[in-house]
Amino acid sequence: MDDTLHPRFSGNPPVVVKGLVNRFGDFTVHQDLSLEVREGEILGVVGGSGTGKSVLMRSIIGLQTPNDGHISVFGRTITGIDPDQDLGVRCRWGVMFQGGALFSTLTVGENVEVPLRQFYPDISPELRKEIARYKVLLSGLPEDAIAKFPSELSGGMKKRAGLARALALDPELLFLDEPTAGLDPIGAAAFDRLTRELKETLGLTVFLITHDLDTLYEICDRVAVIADKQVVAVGTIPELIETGHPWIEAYFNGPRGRAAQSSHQRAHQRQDGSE
Ligand SMILES: Nc1ncnc2c1ncn2[C@@H]1O[C@H](COP(=O)(O)OP(=O)(O)OP(=O)(O)O)[C@@H](O)[C@H]1O
Repeated sequence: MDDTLHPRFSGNPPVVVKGLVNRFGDFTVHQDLSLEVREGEILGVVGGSGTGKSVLMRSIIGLQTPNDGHISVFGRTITGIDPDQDLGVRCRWGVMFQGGALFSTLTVGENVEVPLRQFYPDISPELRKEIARYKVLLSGLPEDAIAKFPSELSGGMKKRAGLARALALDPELLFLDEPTAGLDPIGAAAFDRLTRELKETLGLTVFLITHDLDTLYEICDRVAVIADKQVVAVGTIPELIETGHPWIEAYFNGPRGRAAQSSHQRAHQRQDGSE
């Protein structure tokens, strides 16, 4: 094993998707889609609206039963398994859904306690509270947010609360569905930095669905592009652009793509200059 690997890593890809098919009625979302997520990477997942990014995530975490194909997570087959069946791997991932998906009648702290109650029912209430408190602070929320209800939080705070809940079980694999959507640019950049820091300090692998070009440039190690019902390319942004795929070309070389790239280059030049 490579001794530069984080102690958590086994050397195997945590997620392997092969030949995935998802249909809703006559509408085919995925046809023979394959993808591997590498240990310790932040994999950005992009594609036009409705290309099936969220359906892919739901398939990987067992919330969507595919019509065909094979998915394994940490070496365990997910496809064809009852969503309630204990696979011993569900506690190894955390999910932040679009919009946070917090329980509105529970405080932030209680929301974070939900997965702890579910997976570790024997933990004492005091310890459960303390773990939840730690995750809320780790997600960059102030102490007083713990006792607040979701309706009392800003959009950015809700996202951080959703992140705290996703981190509740010390996951190895984190799924983030459009984490910076709806945030102002400063809030989005702060969320990106937090994601990168958590990935590095906690040894996470991150599957990150996004439309945010700045996020792709700033924190993603590789990017997977969904188009034509498949992953048409996966690699670093320069590798993707090399493919010449028309959607990739339009996405990264369009006005917003070029602006994100120049801002990324300027930030790195400033960093190099100050070192
Ligand atoms: N439960 C469902 N029943 C019927 N159709 C569905 C269902 N879930 C998703 N779809 C359809 O599957 C397609 C892919 O949806 P999905 O939410 O994965 O897209 P997406 O790439 O995440 O889009 P966006 O970037 O807009 O969030 C869409 O056309 C959507 O309407």
